[in-house]
Amino acid sequence: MSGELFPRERREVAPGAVHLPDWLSPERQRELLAACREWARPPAGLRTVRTRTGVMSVKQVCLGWHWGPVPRCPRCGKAGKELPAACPRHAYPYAYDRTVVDGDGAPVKAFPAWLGEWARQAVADAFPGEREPGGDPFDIALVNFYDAHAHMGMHQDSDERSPAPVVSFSLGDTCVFRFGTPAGRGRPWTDTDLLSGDAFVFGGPSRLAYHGVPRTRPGSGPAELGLTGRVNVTVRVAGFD
Ligand SMILES: O=C(O)CCC(=O)C(=O)O
Ligand SMILES: [Fe+2]
Repeated sequence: MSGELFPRERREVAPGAVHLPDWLSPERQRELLAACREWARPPAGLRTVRTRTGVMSVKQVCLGWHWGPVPRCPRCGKAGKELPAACPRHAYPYAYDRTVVDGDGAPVKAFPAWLGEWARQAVADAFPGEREPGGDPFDIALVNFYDAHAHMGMHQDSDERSPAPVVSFSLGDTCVFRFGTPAGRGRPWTDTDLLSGDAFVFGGPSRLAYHGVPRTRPGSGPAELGLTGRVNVTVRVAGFD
């Protein structure tokens, strides 16, 4: 970005958590945004996510596997609204499915191979000199749309079974990305501004670190991208059988 007082450089924010500023070229940003706009269309398009505690201010669409609150415990079959108290052993409040169980019920949209390839390249750039881990390829993306008032509370990305890193791509308005530790949602944490085109990779000892987006900076995105608000795409490996 022009007007920076100091150049933004690759930074390891926590062990295994790396910020890669300007990782997506303007062309890739346009390409990803155009794809997000297509993915947002129904069926299996953009939806409001109802959590156990309320409604998320961020609107979301999923690719590959659909993430959302479980209507029933996958093991004991108890209804979601009774969870977790009714089923302390089996209660996962959220899980992945192949259909939009908390929306229009349509099959989840396909995860595109090119997005997995971008994520693989970002991991290689985040950890230069390290041998590329084997294992399953990237197969999930959660696409989040933030308007000027949207935010995301501190949480872990813990519904995947693979230990592979999560890769996040940001478009549009800058946000404050809060990155903590796996120990709990409180301090210590580091706040990083994520700008349009930035990637952020978290794996290894930070794979289950709590993180969130306390706020965006409305109107701060690059005018030429033509996006009002912010879009974030997190790319993940499911690791399901
Ligand atoms: O919007 C972001 O930068 C973070 C998104 C996130 O944490 C998630 O989708 O789980
Ligand atoms: Fe997350």
